[in-house]
Amino acid sequence: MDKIIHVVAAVIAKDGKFLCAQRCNTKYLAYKWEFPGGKVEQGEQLNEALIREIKEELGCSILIKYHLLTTEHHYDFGIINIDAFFCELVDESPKCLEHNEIRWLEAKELPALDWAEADLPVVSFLLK
Ligand SMILES: Nc1nc2c([nH]c(=O)n2[C@H]2C[C@H](O)[C@@H](COP(=O)(O)OP(=O)(O)OP(=O)(O)O)O2)c(=O)[nH]1
Repeated sequence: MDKIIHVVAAVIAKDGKFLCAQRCNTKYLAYKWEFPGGKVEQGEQLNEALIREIKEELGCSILIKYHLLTTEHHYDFGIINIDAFFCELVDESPKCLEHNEIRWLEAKELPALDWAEADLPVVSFLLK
């Protein structure tokens, strides 16, 4: 059976918009859109992992407000389990350090992007 890969993702909100990030030309899910974050390392708490990943990917600090939802998706490369958290920025602006592109979008604009499939429940949640 496939191993479950635990991932944390930040839904960063500012002025009624959400930060969306497009993956680079990666091995898996190239150019798909996602919420920034990444794999939880062994022994790490979810909040620690998310703060670390956001610092690495966007060069900024976040305040984790609350857990939004957990989604699980079976890709051909494995099972991804994502815990998505509603977050706000502390002070600095996010910088596009590891993605192809980052965009601030309103909820109604989200469905037009080509999302990683595991993110579709998060997008639906934000549209409600
Ligand atoms: N960060 C993030 N990853 C997502 C989302 N949706 C989704 O399917 N994923 C997948 C993509 C990756 O396979 C995995 C996240 O791990 P990662 O960002 O560290 O993965 P990666 O492929 O860039 O890095 P790596 O395996 O080379 O270490 O989860 C999402 O919204 N945010």
